[in-house]
Amino acid sequence: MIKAIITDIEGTITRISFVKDILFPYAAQHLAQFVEQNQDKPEVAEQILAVKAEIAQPNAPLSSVIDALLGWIAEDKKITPLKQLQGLIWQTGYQQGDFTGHIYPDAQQFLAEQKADGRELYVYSSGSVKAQHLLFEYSDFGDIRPLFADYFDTKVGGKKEQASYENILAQVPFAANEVVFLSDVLAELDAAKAAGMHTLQLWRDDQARSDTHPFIEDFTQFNEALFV
Ligand SMILES: CSCCC(=O)C(=O)COP(=O)(O)O
Ligand SMILES: [Mg+2]
Repeated sequence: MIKAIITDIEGTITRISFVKDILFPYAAQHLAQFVEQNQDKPEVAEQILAVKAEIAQPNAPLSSVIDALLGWIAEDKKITPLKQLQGLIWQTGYQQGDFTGHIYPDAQQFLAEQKADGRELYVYSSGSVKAQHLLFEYSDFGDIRPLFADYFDTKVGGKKEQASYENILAQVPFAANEVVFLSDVLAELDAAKAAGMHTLQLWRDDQARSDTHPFIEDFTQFNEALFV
């Protein structure tokens, strides 16, 4: 029996183009100035150090750090210091009303219904927990943060690694077979399945598809019978 749902964001409950065409360009446009102006703030200084470690250049100048970050945005790399900085940068955009967090209407309705039915909802995204909070606080449906019991990002590990799902299971009061993980990305679903979770793929856009996991095209097709 499914008692908890862990959902991915991009491609699952949020349109990919919102992330790729709005959030990522906004971060790229504001990154250099943000890092330069905030480099001494602890939450930014920590990420600068992490970038230098990632590029194995402990004495890299700030310009090299910024170049590395911009390159990672262009390649959609899910590297933790980049994802942490993006969350900090997007805060201004959300607060100024430059954009709102896209949530598919069927996803919003599904999540609200599942919560009302007593299932616990969690989020696991490559976007930082800060970025997740912002997207849900400033969502198209208003502040939907109360739907979720907890949020996980790449601090528990990469989304294509089995150990990350085991780390999440160690932090929630549910057994693996009581949990379903929702994602559009096969490698993430494979990793969650290897950790013992149920899985469900969303076929919304043109991601790689396979019938190795149950799948739906949107949440109006959700049915518990998918998992027996
Ligand atoms: C939390 S909104 C920003 C999403 C993001 O930065 C990202 O990389 C999306 O990854 P996901 O794991 O949600 O597919
Ligand atoms: Mg996704």
